[in-house]
Amino acid sequence: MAHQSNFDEIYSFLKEKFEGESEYLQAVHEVLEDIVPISNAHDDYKAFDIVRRICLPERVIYFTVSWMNSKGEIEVNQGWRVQHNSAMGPYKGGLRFHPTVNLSVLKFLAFEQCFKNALTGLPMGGGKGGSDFNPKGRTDRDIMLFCQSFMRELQRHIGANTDVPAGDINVGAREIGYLYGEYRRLNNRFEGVLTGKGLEFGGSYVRTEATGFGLIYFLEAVCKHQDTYIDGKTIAVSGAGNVALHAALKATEKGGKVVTLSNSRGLLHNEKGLNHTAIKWAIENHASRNNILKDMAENDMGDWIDNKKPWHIACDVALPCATQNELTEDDARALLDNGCSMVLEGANMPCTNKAQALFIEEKITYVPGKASNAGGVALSGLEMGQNAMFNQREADVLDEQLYSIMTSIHERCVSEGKTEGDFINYMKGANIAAFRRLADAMVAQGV
Ligand SMILES: NC(=O)C1=CN([C@@H]2O[C@H](COP(=O)(O)OP(=O)(O)OC[C@H]3O[C@@H](n4cnc5c(N)ncnc54)[C@H](O)[C@@H]3O)[C@@H](O)[C@H]2O)C=CC1
Ligand SMILES: O=C(O)CCC(=O)C(=O)O
Repeated sequence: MAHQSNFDEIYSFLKEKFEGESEYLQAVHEVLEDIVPISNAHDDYKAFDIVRRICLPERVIYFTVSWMNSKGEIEVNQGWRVQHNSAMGPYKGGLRFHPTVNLSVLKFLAFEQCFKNALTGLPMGGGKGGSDFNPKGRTDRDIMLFCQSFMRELQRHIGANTDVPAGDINVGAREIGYLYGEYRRLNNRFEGVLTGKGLEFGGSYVRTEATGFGLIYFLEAVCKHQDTYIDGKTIAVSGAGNVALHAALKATEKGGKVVTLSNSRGLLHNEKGLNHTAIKWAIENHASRNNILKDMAENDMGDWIDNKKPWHIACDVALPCATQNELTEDDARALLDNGCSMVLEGANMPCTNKAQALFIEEKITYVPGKASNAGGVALSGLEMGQNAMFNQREADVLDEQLYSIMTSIHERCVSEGKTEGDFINYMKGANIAAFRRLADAMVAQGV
């Protein structure tokens, strides 16, 4: 029986079932608005009740990580893996270690990941996982001990053809190495079960850089579409981690003037624009420093401002690359008042619903993370391909592939996001383009 989707009915059902999961409900709300009309215009999508099914995770795994730290003390953390949808391939998506991690955050990330992965055009389903473990201020040995204990639980739920985790906030090359080592020891298998691995043990060139570089390739595609260039544009970046720093590096290479970086404690501001050498230095050293931005300010690379976000600094382009809901309605207003005309998300859901709505209402370019930060997972997909073939491809070939994937995602968003006049609604375009791919895969495979 065909099932006509009704936004209010589905959203009320989810709200009632998952009360308090605010991030998950926020992410679903944004997508539902765009996909309900598409589903209702398509008999197969209605017949298979795709919209309701696409919002719900196929499986949620919870485990307790009890571990002994290097002082011999027992610590207890919570761990999760949300396996949202596998219609397009193995569950794929990162692991986050942060005290703010909870089920709602991981469910929103897993939901978004399915749409993002669909946009890449590669055969990947979507998932996300992590722990409330806080690695800040921990010794290297404690990080290793925690990663090993976390993997002892996770390993029974993942596999190269089942579920392939990667890094996310606070999970970088070091953590992936420890996690991979434990998986290999326990399973006696050398396989592509994680991506973001070291180059010596199955990792791919360009994976580390891919999210930030991909974001700038998407920006380049937007500029081309609008007959303009990155060269000469003033760019405000938030965050100072993997995504932010690689985006800043590529933006400066393209002639952009990157005037900010930030973290949860404040802002580094350089009116003249950070230079390439300073950003490279930050990339090499950020993992080992307590506050790399303060160190940069002390070395005359800019001014440090306590407890400020970048969004009150005048810029042409804003790239939020830190965390969810970091850019509020007030921040959006400040950006608009200062003449910002492009906002591309490097982080996952960094703009609140109200900030997004304001950008779209004012018809400035706003690109959601599921499109503009898809470069990281796309390169992970290419890493999985290399692992399956037991080979390693050259950096320049992979960089070209990344460029071409980001350009294709841009084209998909434009073709589905055209509105009256010249305005492209990238949010709508990304949601609909991803939904069609995912829904077609689900219909083809039956219930
Ligand atoms: N690493 C990857 O390949 C991908 C990451 N992302 C997303 O990009 C964002 C950043 O991730 P990564 O750079 O990998 O993590 P990271 O751990 O390397 O860096 C995170 C940065 O954000 C800052 N930060 C955290 N909370 C903050 C707050 N409340 N206010 C200001 N700054 C804050 C941290 O100080 C740090 O500089 C996250 O939303 C992540 O989900 C998205 C796609 C792929
Ligand atoms: O590389 C991956 O598998 C996941 C990257 C990620 O976590 C993301 O796209 O948010």
